[in-house]
Amino acid sequence: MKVTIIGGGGRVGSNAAFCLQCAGIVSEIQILDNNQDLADGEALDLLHGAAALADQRIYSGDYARAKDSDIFVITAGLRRKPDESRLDLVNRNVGLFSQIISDVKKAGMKKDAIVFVVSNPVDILTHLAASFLGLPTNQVIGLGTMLDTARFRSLMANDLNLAPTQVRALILGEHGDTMLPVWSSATVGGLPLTEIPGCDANYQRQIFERTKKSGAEVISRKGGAGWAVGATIAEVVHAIALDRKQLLPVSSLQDGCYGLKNVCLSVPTIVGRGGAEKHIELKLWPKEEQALKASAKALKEMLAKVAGK
Ligand SMILES: NC(=O)C1=CN([C@@H]2O[C@H](COP(=O)(O)OP(=O)(O)OC[C@H]3O[C@@H](n4cnc5c(N)ncnc54)[C@H](O)[C@@H]3O)[C@@H](O)[C@H]2O)C=CC1
Ligand SMILES: CC(=O)C(=O)O
Repeated sequence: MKVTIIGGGGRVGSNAAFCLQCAGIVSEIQILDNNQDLADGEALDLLHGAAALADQRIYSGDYARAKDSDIFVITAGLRRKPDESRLDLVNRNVGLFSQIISDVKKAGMKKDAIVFVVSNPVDILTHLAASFLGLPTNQVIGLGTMLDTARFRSLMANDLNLAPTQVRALILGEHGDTMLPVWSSATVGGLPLTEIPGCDANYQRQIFERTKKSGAEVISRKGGAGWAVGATIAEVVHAIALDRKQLLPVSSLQDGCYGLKNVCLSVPTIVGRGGAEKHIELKLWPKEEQALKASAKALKEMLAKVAGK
């Protein structure tokens, strides 16, 4: 299983590479970045750890060497300038991203390759990749609300003194302002999470707000997310590599689940070797379903603005 990380010289891409290396599941990791020194440096640093970690091939490369990849992880992206609007950043990232997917397509891809988008705005860029690449829609996935879900579960476990891996609760919708928490199916060790002492309505409101602001909190403290996003990228890559059929909140093009179409966002999705293999219409509370539809509407409005620019 060969994974190419485009933007792998940056924080998110290199942290993802390290998580893939620590797990030792994929056999080959290629770091591709338009900053060649950075790509070479990160690949070399990772390679130096190979003897202590896992028997994998790790190197920096280019699009020509990427064409036999099983998974393309795209983490290349720009950060917002101080005086720049969100939409202007979206448009600059759309330009950069369009060039990358066009280079991937031009170099050639395996028929069953998976394109996995992490760069922001992740749902918009996943839509762009799904529209442009002409692959079956299951083969294009976005990180979606994977990181938000991981933050939500970990922060709750920390507050309530529970095991993070046993706290199961999803964030769905947009990776952005309109994301929503799913309390209706939240559990710990198979029991309803909302019945745990301390997890009352007031706490639920507060922890969701903290989760939603976590990206900004990490940016203000250390410049941007790295380790947790790297861990969630690895979780998705491993679900594909091991054909795990894991239910994950990845983003992908919707084809009717909850009545949603022509938009990429996160709904419960079975992830295996085929990528986003199946959307699952988990029963939601009416207010949760309304929030999911509102999130899709907001994303469609942003897509229309990007297309009209
Ligand atoms: N979806 C999610 O949950 C998250 C997404 N992100 C996004 O990930 C992206 C990367 O963030 P960081 O790694 O912190 O940024 P960074 O600035 O550390 O790394 C970006 C890398 O992309 C490279 N790059 C730029 N243009 C390129 C091109 N055309 N081809 C190949 N490489 C190129 C740069 O040289 C740099 O090494 C951003 O868009 C960020 O918003 C970050 C955290 C979470
Ligand atoms: C940057 C970003 O998308 C996050 O940390 O959530």
